[in-house]
Amino acid sequence: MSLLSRMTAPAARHDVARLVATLLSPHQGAVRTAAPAELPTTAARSKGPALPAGPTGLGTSAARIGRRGTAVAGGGAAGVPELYCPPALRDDRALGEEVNARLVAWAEGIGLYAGRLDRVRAADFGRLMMLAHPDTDDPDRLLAAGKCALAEWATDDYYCDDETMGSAPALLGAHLGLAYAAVDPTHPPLRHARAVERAMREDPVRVALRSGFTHLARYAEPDQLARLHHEVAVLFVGYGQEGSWRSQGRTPEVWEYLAHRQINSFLPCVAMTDVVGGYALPAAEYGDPRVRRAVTMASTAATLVNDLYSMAKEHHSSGVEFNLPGVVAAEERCSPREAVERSVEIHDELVRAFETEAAALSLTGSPQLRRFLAGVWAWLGGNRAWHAGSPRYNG
Ligand SMILES: CC(C)=CCC/C(C)=C(\C)COP(=O)(O)OP(=O)(O)O
Repeated sequence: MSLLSRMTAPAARHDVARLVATLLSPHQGAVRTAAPAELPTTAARSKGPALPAGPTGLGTSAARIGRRGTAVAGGGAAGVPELYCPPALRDDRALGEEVNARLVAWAEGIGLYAGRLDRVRAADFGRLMMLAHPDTDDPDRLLAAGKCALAEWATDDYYCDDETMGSAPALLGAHLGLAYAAVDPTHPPLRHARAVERAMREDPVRVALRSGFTHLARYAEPDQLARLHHEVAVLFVGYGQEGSWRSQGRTPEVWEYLAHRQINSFLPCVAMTDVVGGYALPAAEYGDPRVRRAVTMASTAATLVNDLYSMAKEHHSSGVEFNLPGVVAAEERCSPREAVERSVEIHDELVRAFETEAAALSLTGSPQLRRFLAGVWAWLGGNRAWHAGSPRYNG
């Protein structure tokens, strides 16, 4: 069979034609100001294969989107203007509380954030998982994802940017190297195995990373796990980059900071969307450069939401803090208010680009890709809603 005869183009359908017409037509009047709750082209369609809204099969009906709770808008912390971002798809407070209680109990059990657990409890990372992953209401899957996220946050706090937790620029590289070994186990010759094991157990961040990823591995296929290892390695490169600026006392340019926020980002969390949802996006689609472009734009935007909402907290911190408005203000010599407005524009541009490109990709990709991109859109909504309400940023 020739290569040409094996290549199959998807048959043109009405929805493809509609999308092409939408993309080609100039915006009629103003650009839409409120982001839709569901990513265009991924909502249930009247024709074509239906996209399951959650795990399918016997006993899984409880895990469908919208079964419990209601959609929630982001709300707004003082000083953060309206963002182009979908609303959270559900707000199941009881589920969030359950996941948060289990997460804090886990952290306590392994000695993570010892003496500061009240702040961890109040930040309510369980609620973040509940809001960001509306296509499951299995508390254990949400807990596994929450452990990984909290462990990644702890890596940042303990090693990178919180001197009161022991961070020191000179130690950063050594710490991150061992932290990565806690995620993707190192395999030393036998005579060194005990020393490695001791090192993995003696530091709460390493214990947390190892425990979190071991838990997640129950739900992830090997290629999904390899994908997450890659995203964590990239995250740690970003931590190192920030450490370098900090030790040099240098403020990056805006373009450089944005490239940084793509890697020092929520991507390791966003990339778990299918694992948490109970399906597997094929590796070839996750790695497709068009998918990667869309997903990284979304995760950068989600991370800029963090920059905007954490400004007040960072303003009161004693150390050097980086965020987009600060970098914009330094480069453009503008007021803090103007820098915030400019940062919002950058955020919104990324979200709109994701919306358009993901909608197009959804039409030609697999059902799993369609569901994954819809999940990323939902993640954006949950992330913004959490930042708008968490005492971590609104205290
Ligand atoms: C959960 C996860 C993958 C985190 C990685 C990146 C990270 C620590 C953030 C996006 C948060 O940034 P920041 O250091 O500014 O954190 P806070 O504002 O202190 O929450």
